[in-house]
Amino acid sequence: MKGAIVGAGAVGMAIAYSMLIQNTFDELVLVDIDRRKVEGEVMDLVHGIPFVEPSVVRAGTLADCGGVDVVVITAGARQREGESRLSLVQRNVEIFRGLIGEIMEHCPNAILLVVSNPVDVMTYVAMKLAGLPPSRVIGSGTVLDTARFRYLLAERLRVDPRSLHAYIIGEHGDSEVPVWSRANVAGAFLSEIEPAVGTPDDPAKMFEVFEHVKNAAYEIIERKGATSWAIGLATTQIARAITRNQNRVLPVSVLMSGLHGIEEVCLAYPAVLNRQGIDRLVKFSLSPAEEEQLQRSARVMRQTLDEIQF
Ligand SMILES: NC(=O)c1ccc[n+]([C@@H]2O[C@H](COP(=O)([O-])OP(=O)(O)OC[C@H]3O[C@@H](n4cnc5c(N)ncnc54)[C@H](O)[C@@H]3O)[C@@H](O)[C@H]2O)c1
Ligand SMILES: O=C1N[C@](c2ccsc2)(c2cccc(Nc3ccc(F)cc3)n2)CC(O)=C1Sc1ccccc1Cl
Repeated sequence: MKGAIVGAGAVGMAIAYSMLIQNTFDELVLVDIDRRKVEGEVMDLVHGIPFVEPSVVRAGTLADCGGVDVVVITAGARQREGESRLSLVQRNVEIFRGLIGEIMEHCPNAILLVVSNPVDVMTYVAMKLAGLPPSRVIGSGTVLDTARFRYLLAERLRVDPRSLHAYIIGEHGDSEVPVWSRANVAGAFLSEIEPAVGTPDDPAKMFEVFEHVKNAAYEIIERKGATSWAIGLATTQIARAITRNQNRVLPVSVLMSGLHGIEEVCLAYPAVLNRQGIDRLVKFSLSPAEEEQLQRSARVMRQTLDEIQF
C-alpha cells in the first residue's frame, strides 16, 4: 500500500513517524509547500529505517503520488495572534481550494484523510472540492478526543483503556458531545451504576474527566506550543483500519446524511472503516440531553459552513 502525507509540520511528521514504526505503508511520500523543510524531515527520518521494518519514505510533490491509496492532509495555516477562528478557516479553505484539485489530479483513486482544523469543516470542504463520494473523505474527527476521554476515564475507574468503551461525538473541539449514556466496561453501563454520571449531580464528579479532555488540549498548547504525538498515533490507527481492511469502529468525521435528522454537515460519529473507506455508521441511541448537544454541534457546523466562501 502507498500513502502520502501533505503537510510535513509537527502533526504531519508525528503521523509519518507513527506510520513508519507501525509499518503502515510500503511507500510513504511526504509533501510540503516548504520543500527544503520536508526534504530535511525525510533525511532525518530515513536514518531510522535500519531500526524498523523497512519501507520507502521519500519527499516529493503530488506528481510523485500516483497510485497512492490514502492521502493524509495536515496542511494548514497557523492561527495568528488574535486571529478569529473564521479567518483561520477561510485561509485554510483557500489552501484546500488549490490543494484538493491537485490531489485529485494525481491520486484520483485515493481515500482522503483530513486532519487540518477545524477538521469537520475542512472534511466537508475537501469532500465538496474533490467531488468524491462521502465514503472516501474521512476526517480525524474525535478519535483523539475519544482516546483522551477513555484514557482519563479508565484511570479514574482503574481499568485498562482498551476495556472501556466510551465515545465523544459531534464537532471536534468546543461543542463536542461525551456520550455518557453509552459508556461501559464489559457491557456494564456507567449510567446504570450512577444514573447521574456526567452531570454535576454525580457524587464521583466524572464530568470533570470530559472537562480535562478539552483543557488538556489547551494546556498542551500552552506548555509546548502544539500537539503532535497523540494525533499522530490516532491518525495512524485510522489509516491502518483502511489499509488492513479492519472494519474497525472509530469516531471519525463523516458526512451526516439524515442520521438524527442531521444533513449536509460533517461531524464525528462512530463509523465502520475498511479498505473502501467508510463502510457504514453505527447508530447511537442518545439520551435527550446528548441528542440536544449533538443538534447544537450540528448547528455550530452549519453556521460555519454558511459563513465561509468556497
Ligand atoms: N484533528 C485533530 O485532532 C488535530 C490535532 C492537532 C492538530 N490538528 C491540526 O493539524 C494541522 C497541522 O498542525 P501542525 O501543528 O502540523 O501545523 P504546522 O503549521 O506545523 O504544519 C502545517 C504544514 O502545512 C504546510 N502547508 C501549508 N500549506 C500547504 C500546501 N498548500 N501544500 C502543502 N503543505 C502546506 C506548512 O508548510 C506546514 O509545514 C492544524 O490545522 C492543526 O490544528 C488537528
Ligand atoms: O490538541 C489539540 N491541539 C490543537 C492545536 C494544535 C496546534 S494549535 C492548536 C488545539 C488545541 C486547543 C484548541 C484547539 N482549537 C482549535 C479549533 C479550531 C481550529 F481551527 C484550530 C484549533 N486546537 C488542535 C486540536 O484539534 C487539538 S485536539 C482538541 C482540541 C480542542 C478540544 C479537544 C481536543 Cl482533543
